[in-house]
Amino acid sequence: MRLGGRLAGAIEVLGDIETRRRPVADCLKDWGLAHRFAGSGDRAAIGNIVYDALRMRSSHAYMMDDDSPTALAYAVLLRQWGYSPESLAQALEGDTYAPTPLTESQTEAFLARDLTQAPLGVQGDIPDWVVPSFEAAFGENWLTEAKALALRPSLDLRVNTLKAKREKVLKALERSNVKPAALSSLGIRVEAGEGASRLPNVTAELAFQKGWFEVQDEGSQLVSALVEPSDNDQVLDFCAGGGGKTLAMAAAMHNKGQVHAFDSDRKRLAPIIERLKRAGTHNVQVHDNIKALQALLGHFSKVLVDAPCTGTGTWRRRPDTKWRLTERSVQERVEQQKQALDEAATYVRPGGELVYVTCSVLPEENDRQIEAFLENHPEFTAVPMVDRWTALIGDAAPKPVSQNGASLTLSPATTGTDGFFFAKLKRASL
Ligand SMILES: C[S@@+](CC[C@H](N)C(=O)[O-])C[C@H]1O[C@@H](n2cnc3c(N)ncnc32)[C@H](O)[C@@H]1O
Repeated sequence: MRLGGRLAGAIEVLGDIETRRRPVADCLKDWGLAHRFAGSGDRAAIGNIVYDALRMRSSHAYMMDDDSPTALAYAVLLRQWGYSPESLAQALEGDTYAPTPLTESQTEAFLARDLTQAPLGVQGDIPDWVVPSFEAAFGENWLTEAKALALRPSLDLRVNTLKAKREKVLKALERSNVKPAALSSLGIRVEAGEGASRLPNVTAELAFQKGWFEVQDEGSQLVSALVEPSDNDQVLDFCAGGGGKTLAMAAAMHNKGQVHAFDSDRKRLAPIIERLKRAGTHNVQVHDNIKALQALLGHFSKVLVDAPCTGTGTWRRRPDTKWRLTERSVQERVEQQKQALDEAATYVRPGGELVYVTCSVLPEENDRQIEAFLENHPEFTAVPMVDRWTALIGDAAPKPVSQNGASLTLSPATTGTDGFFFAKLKRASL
């Protein structure tokens, strides 16, 4: 396919996302099934246009004075892929599959408009009503933080030290443009490409089948490391989901001690079994029944609550969720988090630690949540994490944002990772 066909495909998918309000991945898959002649390069290019359009939907719409799928897709090529109106017109000339050309008013708007004159939410590509939360989280840097959440993310891998060293995995993936990650000692990074370029399909590699690595954002690797699970620990991963952090902690414990993985949603937990097998993990017990787990109340030296959240820290990867977020859904998540924290706290033994993590950057889900918890649970106190960060990750590493010296907020702008919140609370000894 030439550029015109790809652009038309992306416009079709963007229209589908808008009208049927379905996840991006599902719409792209449907498009692929209905257009089997499209090659893998075409699908990747269409996916890139769609994701780029959604990441910057608000500023694209402002610059084109039009928020239609056609205007958004054109804006991607003009603002992100390096085309000018002239070079774009040339590239599309004679292409019978190209969409309707840019209108005069779209071209005029694009050439005349100045984004610095737009409302700040539009400049940062976040919903207006979220701006106060970003200001509360990041102070005067909030706009830089918001903009960084609208860029393409890297592809990050975590080396499974139960099976391989980082050097060995780097070698096995040589042709995929891999490099050691900057902060996680187990991390490997493939930088985000530009334009139509594709990220490598690393899960098709033999090294992946052999369990040498997992796909895991560097931020997720770092928060797992900050739990500091040791070989003697009894750890409970109370919101284990598909087991990303369970696997990281189990490997950090050298297959010793014990990790108990629980999730209230059986379906989310299901993939963990296969992943544990591939990773060669022997120190994990999986629970899908809270009744059985209740025999272990007050038993654990470390309890991790990787809480359900709005996922604002992952907006680079799931940009459609940015525009679907509502004040009500934030409130719902806050309630679920409170419930999970209260329940999980009962499993921490005296002198043990409760770790709270979200992949959101909103203070309502983070520092505010922890403040409310500490008020209701005087037996817990916050552990100062800023110095632990420096001790574990290194002096030279960029520092995450910390409102109070205790909690940490990782983000694309500061740590070059997805957005994550981390707080550690110690339960008083008897
Ligand atoms: C952010 S996800 C976990 C991701 C996972 N830890 C990982 O690293 O891949 C949050 C999980 O919390 C679970 N959850 C929500 N409320 C819960 C509760 N009260 N008790 C246990 N799990 C809960 C959800 O089913 C969801 O799988």
